[in-house]
Amino acid sequence: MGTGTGEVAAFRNVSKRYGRVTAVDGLDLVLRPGETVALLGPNGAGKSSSLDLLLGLREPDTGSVELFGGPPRAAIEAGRVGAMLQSGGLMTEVKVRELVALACGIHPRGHTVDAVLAEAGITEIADRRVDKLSGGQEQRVRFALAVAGANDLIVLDEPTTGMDVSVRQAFWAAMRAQAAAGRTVLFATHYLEEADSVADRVLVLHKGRLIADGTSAEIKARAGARRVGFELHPGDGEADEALLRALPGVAGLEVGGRAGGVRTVRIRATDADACVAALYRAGLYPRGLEVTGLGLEQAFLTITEQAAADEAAAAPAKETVR
Ligand SMILES: Nc1ncnc2c1ncn2[C@@H]1O[C@H](COP(=O)(O)OP(=O)(O)OP(=O)(O)O)[C@@H](O)[C@H]1O
Repeated sequence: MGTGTGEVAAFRNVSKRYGRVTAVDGLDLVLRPGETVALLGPNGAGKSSSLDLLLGLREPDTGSVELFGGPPRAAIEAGRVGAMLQSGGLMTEVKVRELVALACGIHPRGHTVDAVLAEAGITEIADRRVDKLSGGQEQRVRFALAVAGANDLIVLDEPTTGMDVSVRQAFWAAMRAQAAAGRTVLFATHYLEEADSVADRVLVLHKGRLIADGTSAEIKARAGARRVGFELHPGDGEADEALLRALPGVAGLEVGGRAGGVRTVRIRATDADACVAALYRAGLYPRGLEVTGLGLEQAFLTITEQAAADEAAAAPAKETVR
């Protein structure tokens, strides 16, 4: 069901401003069939705005957004897109089954109601009224609505907020099954471990710009950062926090204390080799030295901090231009 070009979605130099705020800034991005894509970014990075643009809920100021080679609205009317957004109340005074039946019915290739109820794990609450559900149950109903249409693209904005651990796992298993069936799943999240374990592609937005795009492993590698951990025992050299922080390549520092005056040091280093060499040069004797790769969360922090620092460095130049 592709478009010939194999493009599910495409942003071409898309920008969106709200007054003085640039929510999306020159976004170029193509999504392909069968990809599971996580959209990450700090608060206000432009994740929800990008999803709104993708779904045709907002128009870009510049550039264009396409779904399946045409305008978003056409793809949505053709029933090719399922979405689970953060906001928007569910219909009240209807039962769960009725709402799911409605969603299955409006899609040309919709699944059967019982299959969707089972997949979303809401068979047991099918006869409950939608406005009498807990937050997590409501999320599962939203999920059911997003998968009811057997859509080619599923868009989810922070889908697992409010779900407990078992529901969350069932949710992601269902999403993986969707992707295995050739559908594209795009989800925005603040849970980096979800992105790490579920997504085969990770996008990082910062102030509306795409600052990283790759597999989780690539993003960790590109962040270039590693964790340097060691202990300093009394007599191992004089090292206060200021000295440690001033070592080359240090992006983050945690110093803890243990009995007997032993200090535990954890450094997030953009250049672990330079950092370790400088430790010895400073006359320190780090014990139990460990250099390990970062998790996605630490990598995410490193690249968003770098982007913020680059921006701060560029800002004075911008001022003088104006
Ligand atoms: N309707 C709006 N009017 C004015 N500004 C808006 C509007 N919607 C979003 N913004 C601004 O655009 C920027 C991007 O917001 P957006 O909601 O897309 O970010 P986000 O990455 O989804 O954030 P969060 O993680 O907090 O949900 C923010 O600075 C936000 O304040």
